[in-house]
Amino acid sequence: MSGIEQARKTAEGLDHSAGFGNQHSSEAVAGALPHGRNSPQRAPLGLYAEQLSGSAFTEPRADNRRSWLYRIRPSAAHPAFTRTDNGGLRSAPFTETVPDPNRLRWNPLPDPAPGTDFLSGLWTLGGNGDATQRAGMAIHLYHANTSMTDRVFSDSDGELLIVPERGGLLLRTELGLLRAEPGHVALIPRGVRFRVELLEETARGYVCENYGRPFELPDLGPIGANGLANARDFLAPVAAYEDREGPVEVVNKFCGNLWTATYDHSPLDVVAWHGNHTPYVYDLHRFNVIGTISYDHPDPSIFTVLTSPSDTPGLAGVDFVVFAPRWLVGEDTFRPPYFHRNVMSEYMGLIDGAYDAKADGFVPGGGSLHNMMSAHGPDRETFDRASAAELKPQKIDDGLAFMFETRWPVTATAQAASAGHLQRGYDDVWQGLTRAFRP
Ligand SMILES: O=C(O)Cc1cc(O)ccc1O
Ligand SMILES: [Fe+2]
Repeated sequence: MSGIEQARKTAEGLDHSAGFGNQHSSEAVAGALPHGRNSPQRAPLGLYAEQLSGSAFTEPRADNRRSWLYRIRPSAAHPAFTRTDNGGLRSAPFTETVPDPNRLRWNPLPDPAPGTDFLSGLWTLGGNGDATQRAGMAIHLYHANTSMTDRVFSDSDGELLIVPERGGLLLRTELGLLRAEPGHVALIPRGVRFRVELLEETARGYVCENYGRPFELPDLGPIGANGLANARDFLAPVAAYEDREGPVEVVNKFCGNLWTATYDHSPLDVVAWHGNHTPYVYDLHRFNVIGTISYDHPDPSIFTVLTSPSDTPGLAGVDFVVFAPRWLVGEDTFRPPYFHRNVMSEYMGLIDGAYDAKADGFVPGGGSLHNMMSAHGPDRETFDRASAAELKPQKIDDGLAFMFETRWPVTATAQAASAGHLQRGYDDVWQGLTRAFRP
């Protein structure tokens, strides 16, 4: 059996623990999880107890995040980390280029060199904020053709929202295994170590690195108690551990740089855990899409899957928004996204098919950046078609697009601003929208 077949087999029928933000608990060996206390004098089965905090100890209960891990060796027993090459990874503050008000669009990343894994395949497009201030976000793409073997990664700078576009991923995390296929999203919390194995020959996708407050479900307001992304559809892993001796490289992203250390064992050795600082996966097809049943095009905030609030209510550090299959029924309505200028900055990617604001040029694996106040909306072809369309109920089910929408402008990295796959002439899609004014 090939490595890939083996990985797929392992991925099938993965156990999980459902719910968003709740206290999960799991043990891979009966009796490994202490009862009645977190830190008994001697942890069960000769394990070491360790708390992993994702929030300050003193944050309000609703925001407090931590997990207790019961592991074969304490994380503290490790050699020194040394600097290693950052590859295509860049971090905030982004100062390589001047923030650009132009509308930008990219084709997919070129094919990676042989032997590129998820970590070495990460390529930063841009972002905002400051990783050391725990504010802002970065947009990365990845393109990999090899599983990570004998190495794991953790990000001290933020949580990682992984959006696969091509090729399934098996995520082996300290808290257990998750499978993320195109159309799913996976979240690795700040500081959690993980390894990415490919379920196909290649894997491609997007990553939002969120330096700010962890993603949470948006409030539903008048929508009521249910709708959008439902908490029960988020799946955390169950405990699964590696009891493995031998050299394992542990790579840590810390304040923008990669650091490496070689351990003499796998740090994915957590036999039991409980808590709410957990990885999770969510199938975007489960999103309960709400839209108009009368007229007008609602603002896309109604498609928010996850939000990272900033210090100003309603003003997200970053929102993750999905444009999922849905019915359009609006009467006397221009149905695709309207022309607009937005104080928020919008990075969009495409997981599958097409997007209803763009006739062509916005392709799976590619992306567009419409920075703060830049004018955008339907391209000419879409405008012409939608202005003339007969307004029957219409199912949009030929694509899956998403947006990382952030309160701060996105500055591109030098590699993104000069990339061969940056589309020259994107402005032209709005050419030919000539005057039709007839006073
Ligand atoms: O620019 C975009 O395509 C994203 C978007 C979609 C929409 O339905 C309304 C506003 C908006 O910014
Ligand atoms: Fe927009």
